[in-house]
Amino acid sequence: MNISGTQSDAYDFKQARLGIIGGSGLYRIENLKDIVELSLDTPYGKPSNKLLIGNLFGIEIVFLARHGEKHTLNPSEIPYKANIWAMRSLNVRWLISASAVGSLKENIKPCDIVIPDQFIDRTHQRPLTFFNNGVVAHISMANPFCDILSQILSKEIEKLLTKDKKMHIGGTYLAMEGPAFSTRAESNLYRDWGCSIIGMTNHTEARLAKEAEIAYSSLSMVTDYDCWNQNCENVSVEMVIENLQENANFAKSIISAVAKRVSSLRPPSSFHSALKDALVTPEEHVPEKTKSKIKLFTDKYWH
Ligand SMILES: CSC[C@H]1O[C@H](OP(=O)(O)O)[C@H](O)[C@@H]1O
Ligand SMILES: Nc1ncnc2[nH]cnc12
Repeated sequence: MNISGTQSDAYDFKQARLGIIGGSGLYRIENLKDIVELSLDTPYGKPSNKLLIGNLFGIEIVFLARHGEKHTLNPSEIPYKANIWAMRSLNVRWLISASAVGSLKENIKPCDIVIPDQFIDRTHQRPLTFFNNGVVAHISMANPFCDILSQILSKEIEKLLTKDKKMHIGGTYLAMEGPAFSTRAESNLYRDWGCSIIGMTNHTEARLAKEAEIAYSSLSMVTDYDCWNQNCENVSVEMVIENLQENANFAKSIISAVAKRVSSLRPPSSFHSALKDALVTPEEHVPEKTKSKIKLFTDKYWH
């Protein structure tokens, strides 16, 4: 397994890897073969945890537990830039993010699955970009999730659904700062905005993944009705955890099926060239220190 020098073959999609970020309740995936554990350091510090690289149905998978293996990082403390940089440095070009979310719509029930296609950002202390400190880039966020990867995800999920579990394709993920859950007024406001689900992590990853030219999709697993639904108890950690175990087992089956599919298709995505036409600052005006941090993303355009 080639775990070093991966940057040189960064554009060889035959060698590209599928990344999985596990959220609340998903701290490991068991059926990886030939696992190698990597402790990486990045220009943005250490990732949330060791990265696990292993083989699943013919494709190399890179797995990372976003809150750390023992869930020690709250959503504001997650080193998002280090996580995404680490993924890209290991030649991850497709990334599925598994997350626990609250439902903001009656018909989206606990234990259902949602594949969101939009988000609204209500966070206020998250990194928004790799492109600062002397370099400016404006990528398009019109489509924050990769529709090609999301389609693969939803097709595989469809085959695994049982009678009591529904999948909802599309929907807006409301990203809140946390760690406290929303007030009822906020929850109702987000419903008025037409949002489908609420969580604390996905949008930050989505933005950075797109800048890193990684196709990114969210596997959002519903654990609760947040606090707007007066017929149900308000969301609590106890409630989330109760539904997480079932969701996590289902997520593992989905990940296996998707790995098989991505391994055979190795689908190209517009995300793989998201930086094309986005870089504003001429290379010669970018400070060397900044350049070396983002080289992983810009090499393709600046040589
Ligand atoms: C444990 S409930 C709140 C927690 O769950 C979600 O985590 P993740 O997106 O990592 O699955 C939510 O964003 C909060 O971090
Ligand atoms: N109701 C909720 N709000 C924010 N994040 C969540 N994760 C799971 N349920 C949630």
